[in-house]
Amino acid sequence: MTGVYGKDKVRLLKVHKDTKVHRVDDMTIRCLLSGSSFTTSYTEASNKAVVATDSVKNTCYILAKNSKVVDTLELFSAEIANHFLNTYSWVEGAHVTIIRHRWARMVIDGKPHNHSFWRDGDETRQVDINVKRGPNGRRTIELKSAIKDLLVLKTTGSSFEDFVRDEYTTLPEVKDRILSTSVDANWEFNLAPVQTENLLSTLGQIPFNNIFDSVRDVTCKTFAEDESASVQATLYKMAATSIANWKWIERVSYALPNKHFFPVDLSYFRGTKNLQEHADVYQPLADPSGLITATIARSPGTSARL
Ligand SMILES: O=c1[nH]c(=O)c2[nH]c(=O)[nH]c2[nH]1
Repeated sequence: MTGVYGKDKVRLLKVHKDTKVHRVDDMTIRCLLSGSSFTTSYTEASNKAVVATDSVKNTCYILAKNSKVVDTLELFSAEIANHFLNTYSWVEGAHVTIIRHRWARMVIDGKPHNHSFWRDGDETRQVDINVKRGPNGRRTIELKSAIKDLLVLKTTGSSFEDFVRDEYTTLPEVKDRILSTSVDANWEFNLAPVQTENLLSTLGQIPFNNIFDSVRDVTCKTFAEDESASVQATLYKMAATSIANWKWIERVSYALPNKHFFPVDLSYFRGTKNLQEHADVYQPLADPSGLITATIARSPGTSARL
């Protein structure tokens, strides 16, 4: 059998008080452990090897108290995972997921406030790390960063034409439509096994926060500026740009629901024109949405392994 266990939905707010301009990291952590020693906890009701999930939760808080890297989710998740491998010789793998919730600084009387924040959207930043014991005391690391639920809309600069027309088709060709999606994107890093004691300094060579900001910017800029022929074509441009921009990124995936806004046919009312180029009153459709997904990988031989 195989099993993993640990704590899920550990809520943690770290306040950085090093200056009077406070910063916050508000997160939800999942931390799961694996290893063959845990088998007997399932098969023989023996808890001898079990690190209590309560202790897993406590560890997240203690590490957050002392960590220097809480504000870089990729490093903090690596620190948590590596801690369990360093502390318990029978833990073979640690899998940590961190979701960071948004708090934007309040602007009061035109000035950024030192210690007050507001929730400026449901979008989250996430990381998913899998750290295992590798050869010669090294750690093998699978690391993925993500943006989730970034809701965007543009009112022109999007068409959808020249698709299959047959007896099932009712959708008109459209030169100008609304485009809206809730962006889920993730990008995977290419990491060689690292020495456990150098884990954070080695990973620290990658500018994870800059990469996150850049992928988010590229996503928004491409969405806004592309004369979109389809969600598919715009998605590809987003992914290809970030792969070109950052040598450490091995693969980028997007899942883009096509949130439909259809012009309302108002012709029944005094012949009111509201279709095609006359459209300015739309009905947002809650469901269904299209769903366009793709994973774009770096061309072989162009990768930069850390
Ligand atoms: O960008 C789009 N891609 C599609 O595949 C599709 N299908 C559809 O009905 N509308 C759209 N829009």
